Amino acid sequence: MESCEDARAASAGQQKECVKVAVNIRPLITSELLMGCADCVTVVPGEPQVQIGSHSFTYDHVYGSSGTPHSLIFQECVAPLTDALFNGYNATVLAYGQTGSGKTYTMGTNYASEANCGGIIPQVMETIFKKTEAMKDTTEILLRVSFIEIFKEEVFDLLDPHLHASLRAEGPAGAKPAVAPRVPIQIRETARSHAIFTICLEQKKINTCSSKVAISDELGDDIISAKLHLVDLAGSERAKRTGADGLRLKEGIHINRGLLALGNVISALGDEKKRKEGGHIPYRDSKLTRLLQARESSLFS
Ligand SMILES: Nc1ncnc2c1ncn2[C@@H]1O[C@H](COP(=O)(O)OP(=O)(O)OP(=O)(O)O)[C@@H](O)[C@H]1O
Repeated sequence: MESCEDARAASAGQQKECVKVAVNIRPLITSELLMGCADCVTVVPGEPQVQIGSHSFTYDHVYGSSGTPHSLIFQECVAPLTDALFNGYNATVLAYGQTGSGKTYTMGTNYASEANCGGIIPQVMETIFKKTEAMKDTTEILLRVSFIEIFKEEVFDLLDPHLHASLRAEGPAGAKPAVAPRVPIQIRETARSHAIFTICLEQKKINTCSSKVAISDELGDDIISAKLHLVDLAGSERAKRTGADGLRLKEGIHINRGLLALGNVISALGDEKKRKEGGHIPYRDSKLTRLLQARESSLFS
């Protein structure tokens, strides 16, 4: 998982890195245990470091595999970004990893009920609702969310009930009934897609003083506005390695193109010299990077 924490850095004035990387090691699932799989990654006690054979890798945070518990991911990595959103800072959290590595579980992208509220997205929303409730007497708040899926370089609005109704209504022969049935929105359409959940927060202080003239200069009419993107990327494995063919291979090619473009944009933005010189940032190479750019993520602005 990568989180762009320039927001926290700016508000705390302490941390210089604008990109932080946290690794989340999920436990083996039943099917893996039945196949006799065993853990191959060990966490160095007390360090954000993992070992695979003789290789060591150090990150900003490591969760799971008896190191720091998974439950602290939100608190340590994402809660500061949620706080910063209220101070007007943009941020992006990217969940990146192989298919089945736990991205959807960690992000909570497949949230279906209160029973499954340990994921990042439900926790972010819960925190935002608590904060807005506490501020409601002093601040006008406009909260908007969007949830977009990119599948084979096509963009779908996951919060559009009509899209889901028509997808469900289409039978095997593709015949649509005259009236589309109402169906609950299912958050995740396909396993091999990127999903971007974006929260836009706008705040304006309410002038509660009866002497409006006296206070207007102090408060101004300023609207603080910021965005937080929570991105569940598609599985990162290379199509070559999966042995996929046909449709699956095509999906894999699109996914790899999106992830490659994302990597290239991050590298270009991380190159300070290039950025200062106004060098080319290849946003246009994929829908994923274009959407994140258009949405003014701190990662891409
Ligand atoms: N921290 C965890 N604890 C227990 N089970 C987990 C954990 N993380 C993931 N799992 C389980 O592992 C399996 C794969 O997880 P998940 O679907 O989130 O992977 P993914 O990386 O999103 O895969 P894909 O790329 O196909 O979307 C699921 O059965 C999920 O319930």
